[in-house]
Amino acid sequence: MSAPAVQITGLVKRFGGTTAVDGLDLDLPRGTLLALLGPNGAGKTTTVEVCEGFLRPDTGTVRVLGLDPARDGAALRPRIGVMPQGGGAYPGVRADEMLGLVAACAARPLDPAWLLDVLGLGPVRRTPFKRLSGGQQQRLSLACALVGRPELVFLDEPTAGMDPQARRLVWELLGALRADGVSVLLTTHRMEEAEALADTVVIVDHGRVVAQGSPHALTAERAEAAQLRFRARPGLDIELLSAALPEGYLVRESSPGAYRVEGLVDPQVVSTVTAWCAQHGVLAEELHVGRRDLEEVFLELTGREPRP
Ligand SMILES: Nc1ncnc2c1ncn2[C@@H]1O[C@H](COP(=O)(O)OP(=O)(O)OP(=O)(O)O)[C@@H](O)[C@H]1O
Repeated sequence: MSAPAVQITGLVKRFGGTTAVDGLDLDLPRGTLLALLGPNGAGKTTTVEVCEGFLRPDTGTVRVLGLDPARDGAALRPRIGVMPQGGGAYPGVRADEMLGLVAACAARPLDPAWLLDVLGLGPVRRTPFKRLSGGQQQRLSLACALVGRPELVFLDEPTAGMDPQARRLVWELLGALRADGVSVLLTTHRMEEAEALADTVVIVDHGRVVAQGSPHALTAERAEAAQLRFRARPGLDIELLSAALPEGYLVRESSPGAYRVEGLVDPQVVSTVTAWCAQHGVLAEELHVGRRDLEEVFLELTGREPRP
């Protein structure tokens, strides 16, 4: 059997006094898509850059397509695609020239014109890089990562800054790649992206893996921890609502107008919440009792405090 697309064991990477990656283990089976999630500064980009061969591990073992990226870069480069965070190019180069240059380095490239069209960049193919919008630059950077028909692609926040239409295009393309047997390791801050695309989600914090599994398995764990969620006008007095519930229950406004009741959901709790809303003239919309979503699992594991 061929080696996993990526296999990381005990990876440690320090920058001076900062330990960016602190004993991380990860396996990406061939032909699957793995989403690396984590708060800012968790060590995602550092991990990806070690896999790409841009950084050397302090300790630990990293194998990419069975090879050591620090030693076997020349053999690996034609087989992997890389989309770094923020992309980058010569500012004056036109979109089609840039993709053409990258394609010229590959043995069996995809047709660059076709790829530009698939990514919705046909109309701006003659536009210089610096005049493309941020989302268009991102898409061009993705095209560059894919044009050489890589076996494995590393995508660092591939849809950051893209509008919903472009994001859907990219999701479709990534789904098609995966169906074609390409292995994908992506980092993202978008939980819905991970839920929609990933076979495996790995959540890292402080350079270590804190949870991993399929999106379904991660959200189904502790199934007894079903949640009551509803939407209503923003700024409800959640302390008052929490006080109406039995001790230990807590209501949070996770984003303006989106409320979550934390604590075991039973019929009495649902009734208390809806009665409280009725008493206060609040229309509770989209009332939902069900599994926690990936964002809630992520916040439970990594905390709710913003990172520097
Ligand atoms: N070249 C570097 N020199 C010094 N410190 C660095 C360097 N690169 C990363 N770090 C530090 O290592 C830690 C991990 O950074 P990394 O970029 O890997 O995190 P991340 O999970 O990708 O974050 P984000 O979600 O913000 O992109 C951070 O504390 C960061 O400041």
